[in-house]
Parts: sequence; structure tokens; C-alpha cells
Amino acid sequence: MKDTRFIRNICTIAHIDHGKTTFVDRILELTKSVDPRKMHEQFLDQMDLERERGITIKAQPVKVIYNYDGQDYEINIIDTPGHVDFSYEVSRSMAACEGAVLIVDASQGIEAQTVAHSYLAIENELDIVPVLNKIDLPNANIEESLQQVADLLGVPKQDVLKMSAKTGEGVENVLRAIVEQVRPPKGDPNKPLRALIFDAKYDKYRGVIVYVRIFDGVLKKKDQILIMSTNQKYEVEEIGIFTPTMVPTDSLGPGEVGYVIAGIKEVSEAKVGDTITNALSPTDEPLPGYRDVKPMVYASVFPGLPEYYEELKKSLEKLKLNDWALTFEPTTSPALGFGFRCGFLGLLHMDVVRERLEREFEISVIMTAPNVEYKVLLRNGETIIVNDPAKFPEEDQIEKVYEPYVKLSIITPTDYMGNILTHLQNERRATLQHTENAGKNRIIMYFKAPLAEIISDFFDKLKAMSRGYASMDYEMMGFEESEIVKLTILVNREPVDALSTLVHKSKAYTVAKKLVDKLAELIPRHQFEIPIQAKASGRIIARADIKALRKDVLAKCYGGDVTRKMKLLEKQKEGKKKLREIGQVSIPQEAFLAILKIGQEEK
Ligand SMILES: Nc1nc2c(ncn2[C@@H]2O[C@H](COP(=O)(O)OP(=O)(O)OP(=O)(O)O)[C@@H](O)[C@H]2O)c(=O)[nH]1
Repeated sequence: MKDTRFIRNICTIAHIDHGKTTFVDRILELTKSVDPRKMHEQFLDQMDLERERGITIKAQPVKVIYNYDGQDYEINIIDTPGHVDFSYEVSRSMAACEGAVLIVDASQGIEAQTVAHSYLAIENELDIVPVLNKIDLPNANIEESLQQVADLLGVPKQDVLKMSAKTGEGVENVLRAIVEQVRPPKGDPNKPLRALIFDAKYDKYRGVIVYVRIFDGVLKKKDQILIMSTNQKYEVEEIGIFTPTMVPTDSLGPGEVGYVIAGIKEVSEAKVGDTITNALSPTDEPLPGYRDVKPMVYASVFPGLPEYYEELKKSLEKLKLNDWALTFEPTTSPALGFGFRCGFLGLLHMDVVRERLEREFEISVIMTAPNVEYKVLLRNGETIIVNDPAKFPEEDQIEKVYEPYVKLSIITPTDYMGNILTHLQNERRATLQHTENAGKNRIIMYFKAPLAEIISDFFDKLKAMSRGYASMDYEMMGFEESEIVKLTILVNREPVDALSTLVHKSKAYTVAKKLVDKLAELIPRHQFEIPIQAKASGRIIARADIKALRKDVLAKCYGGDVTRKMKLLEKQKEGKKKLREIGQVSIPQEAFLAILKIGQEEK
């Protein structure tokens, strides 16, 4: 077992794109932890999607050995995701560490997640090593950024290190600072086992691989273990460490970070934040902080064609093996048939799931507009939770509706403050709570806002309003009473449930108008006229008509060239594949996607 004095457990925290992954890459090189022939950029971002989008979705731990003045130190680094949807993983990673390297892009300065994650690190009592990255960039604003970081943490400016993760300059100083400034882990090998699950991933061949940090006790092969929140027992088949490839070991002791394979079938059996103990001599004190994460955003997913339902089901089940936050249950829609109602952590998470379905499982899907979850108090005194517009009760049954609110923090140069404030107050039903200074000409604004307004395209809007300089973060506050109405779309007088959406009363007209206009544009002409209507509170509040088709498409080619005619028929066949018949009207997939967009723009 490793002497804990020579162990350091740290996580990397930063705003998205400030350079965590690149930093870890340099450390792997510097400590010669990866065969240089195998070293490729961003070694840790393993999923294709991660590499393409340049974002980290799953936290990947790695152990390196660093020789500091003749003594070998084991440094466990947990690379954490920076995006707001995945912040729960960041806080779990922190619970597995004693220290954090805070990375700030010198050309950007501190941003919303820098602040949010720094506060989290302080709450978790981590020793923070602050580092200014990208000092090689010509537009690096070194002095100003140093000051911002110093102010944020309340430390002298000189304590903030400078590096370029790209060129490698200053990276070794950061390693030295980790050894010097981060306290070694504590823990008693003779106490009952307490290991924190900070991540888990599903492997086709091995089943679930659980990432753990040992706090007390020793974990060995063949041990009987117990996962405390589920009370499930398993036998350990293999344990090991990350180098970053997985290497088996005999035991893991206090302070160590590694993996466990124990015949666990799904990642949802080994939830992040849970405690593993020994089944024969269990601890009676689980590690603090476990909480069940609930989805924030819901949408229905239907197969592109009805016959792919089983395939969609299987693919979702496979995704779920590796994505503990994804929830789904069967649903039916009169318009789209059988599908699934899914819960996501946020829009990025939803997008990632859709892309993975299409890319890894090669199935095309129709996804309905995202919704948050509402609490509805019915006239009969019952309270129900609704996350699907199709299941929203009729207005005459409703006593009150409550919607989720978040505390939204935005950090921006003061120049854009006015616009952001006006937009949030006028368009997003938000109220300003208070503001704080965040360095020269920068400010943090705290708002109370409905989650539904924030999960929409707000992030893009914020970037556009601030030329990319403002950033945001949010956390749940609770439910508040609100006036929510259901907007039903009728195509050729038939309600299409998959197009219906829930909106705040004040926005019903604008959203309705945009929706019907857009649909009228996207649904092709038919032999008959098609009215598209939007209904709310029992009344039609917007309408657009699609004129009847005057001529048969083929009429144009009558007597003409045969191949051209064939081509046209071929094309029509192809087009048909992409259409969904509803009533007598064919609705193309783009129409559903457009709803998604408009729903987002206007909510
Ligand atoms: N010029 C310069 N570019 C850098 C430096 N460090 C990182 N980058 C670049 O900045 C971009 C983002 O770096 P990543 O390492 O992917 O950032 P990240 O913080 O891991 O991003 P997420 O995992 O998505 O949160 C990449 O294009 C890197 O090549 C640096 O020191 N100098």
C-alpha cells in the first residue's frame, strides 16, 4: 500500500475550453506516463464526440508518478467536464480530491464556471492551485487576468502561476506546486472500507467499471462489497489504477484512486456519489454528499420510421448503461406512434444523446421540443408532476401550476450589462437579485429565472449579445406558481400532440404565430388546402393555411423525357421515407425539428 504522504489527489477545474485537457496531456508527456508513440492530442477525451466537439463529457482519471526532489509522488488527476449540464460530475470529482488546479484562460479571464467551480472547491475545502493558462497567446491579458483570479480567491497576485499548456512552459511549476500546496490524503487502513464512487462507465466486455477513491480501509480482489444506497452486494473481480489505461493491482488503500469491476450490470447501480463498503464488515457511516440527480429537461424521442421502434429501444438501453443521468420510459403519441419520454440534464446532454443515437447506433430519430417539469395542483386537491405537454391536464381541472426556477449567474464585461439585463427582464421573465464586481470592468449578475427560459437558446443569445464574452451558470432553486398554458397544434383540424408545447401565458400568442407560420412553410402542399392552427385555453389563437397543389408534379413532364420522369418518381419515393403521415397530411421531419427551434427561441 502506498504511503499517503506521497499521494496527491487533485481535480482540474476551469471554464469550458480554458485548457484542462491540454494541461493533462502535457503532464502525461512530462511524467512519461504515455508511450510517446501512442500520445495523441487530447488523450483523455476518448469519445469521438468529445474530440469532435472539443468538450469533455465524462471525467477521466489518470495516475502519474512525479519525481519531486528525489521522491516519487503519486498524483491522481481527475479531468472534469466544464459544461454547466455536467456540473454534478464536477462536484463529485471534487469530493474525491484534496486539491484542485484552477485553470483560467489568460485571453478570456474568469468566466461563470470559473467562479461557480471555485466556490464549489472552496466549499469542499480543497487546496486550490490557481494557474493562468495560454500565456503564449498574443491577446493574452496577463496582468488583468492575474488580478481577477487573485481577487476571486483572495490571494496575492504572485501566488497565481503562469503557464502555456500548449507549449509546455510553466507546466512543471504547476506539478511542483501540487506537491507543495495540496495536502496529502488522510485515511485509516484499519477502519471499515469507505470508497467514494465518482464515476462509472460501461464496457461491452467487462460490464460496469466503477471509478473509486478510497477514504478508509483497503479494497482487495475477491472482496464482497456493498453499495450503500441500493444495499446491493457484489464480488470484486478486478481492481486497478489508471495510467491512464487500466492496469490491475492487488489492493487499493486509503487515499488511492482506481477502478473496481464487480459484475455490476448498469451504471445506474453504481451511482456517482454513492459509497462502497465491505459487505462483511460494513461501515455505518456512508461518505457525505450523495444525492440523486434528477433530469432537468424532458423530450420525447420517436423512431424516424415506426418499424425502428425496437431498435430505438435497444439503443437507448445501451446508452443508459453508460449514462446514469439519462432516463426514459415508453410513451405513445397518436401522431407519431410508439416512442420514449426521455429526461436529460440539460440541452447539451439532450443533443449529445440525439447525436449518439444517430451516430453510434445509426438510427434517425424525431425529437420533440424540450420541456421542463411542472407541478400541477388539481381542483380535486391532488398534485401531479407533468413533464409532457401531451399529459398536461385540461384547464378546468387545474387549480395552480408551479414551474421550476433557477439561480442564474452571469459574468460579463460591464459594457454588455445593460443589454443582458433588459433581455432577461423583458424576454425571459427573470428578476435581478444582486450584482458583484468581478475585476476591472467586469460584473457578476445574479438572477432568479424560470428554468424553461434558460434551457432554451438562452446560452447562444447571451453569447451573441456579448460578442462571446459573457458566460453563465445556474443552479436549481425550487418551484414557484406560474401561468402556464398548453399550446396545441392542429394540422388539417387534427391535433398533433407531438407538436404541442407548454408556454407561459404572456408568450402564447407570439409562439403560436411563429409556430403556425413555420409549419405552413415546412409542410409541403397537398391536393387540398391545409389549415394549421394553434389552440390555447380552448380557443384558436393563430392560423396559417397551406394552399392546395394546383398541378400533379408529373404533369410537368408529360410527354417529356422518360429518365427525367423516373428520377422525379425516385426522388418522391425518397422524400416519402422522410415524411410522417398524420391525418391525411405528410409532415416532414424538419417540421418537428423546427418546432424544437422555435419553441426554444420564443419560450
Ligand atoms: N494557444 C494556446 N492554446 C491552448 C492552450 N491550452 C489549450 N489551448 C487550446 O484551447 C482549446 C481548448 O483546450 P482544451 O484542453 O480542450 O480545454 P478544456 O478545458 O479541456 O475543455 P473542456 O474539456 O471542453 O472543458 C484547444 O483548442 C487547445 O488546443 C495554451 O496554453 N495556449
